[in-house]
Amino acid sequence: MSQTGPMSNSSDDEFDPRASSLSGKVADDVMAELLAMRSSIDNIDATLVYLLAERFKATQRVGHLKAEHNLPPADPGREVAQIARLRRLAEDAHLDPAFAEKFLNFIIREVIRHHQAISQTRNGGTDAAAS
Ligand SMILES: O=C(O)C(=O)C[C@]1(C(=O)O)C=C[C@@H](O)C=C1
Repeated sequence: MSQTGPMSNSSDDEFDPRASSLSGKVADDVMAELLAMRSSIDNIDATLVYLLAERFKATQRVGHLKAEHNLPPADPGREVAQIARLRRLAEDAHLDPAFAEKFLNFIIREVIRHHQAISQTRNGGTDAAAS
């Protein structure tokens, strides 16, 4: 069954929000409660995808700027400041700061890989951006 809410999209037409290995194994009222909770999780996950897509669009522009000006892909000083800020925000939000740090680092490592690919394509990796 396809979704019809504001977050519906052609790319999740095949998604069955009722898919579960628990079907028929738990009481109907428990299943109904679980599905209601999962509907919020589905909206949050969709939002995460859109947020990440926007972030990568922004970092792609940064990658082109850095390659154009022969700047290195990574900026460790910036990362230290970002991670300290994210850890503080996570604490305020009652999110595990260690998880927030791991998550940001995971994204940043991928961004650096993209920056390196842009630099390689544009400059052949023969400048500071390749180091
Ligand atoms: O801000 C930059 O210089 C970026 O390249 C973006 C970004 C990030 O994803 O936030 C990625 C790599 C850098 O080491 C620092 C930050």
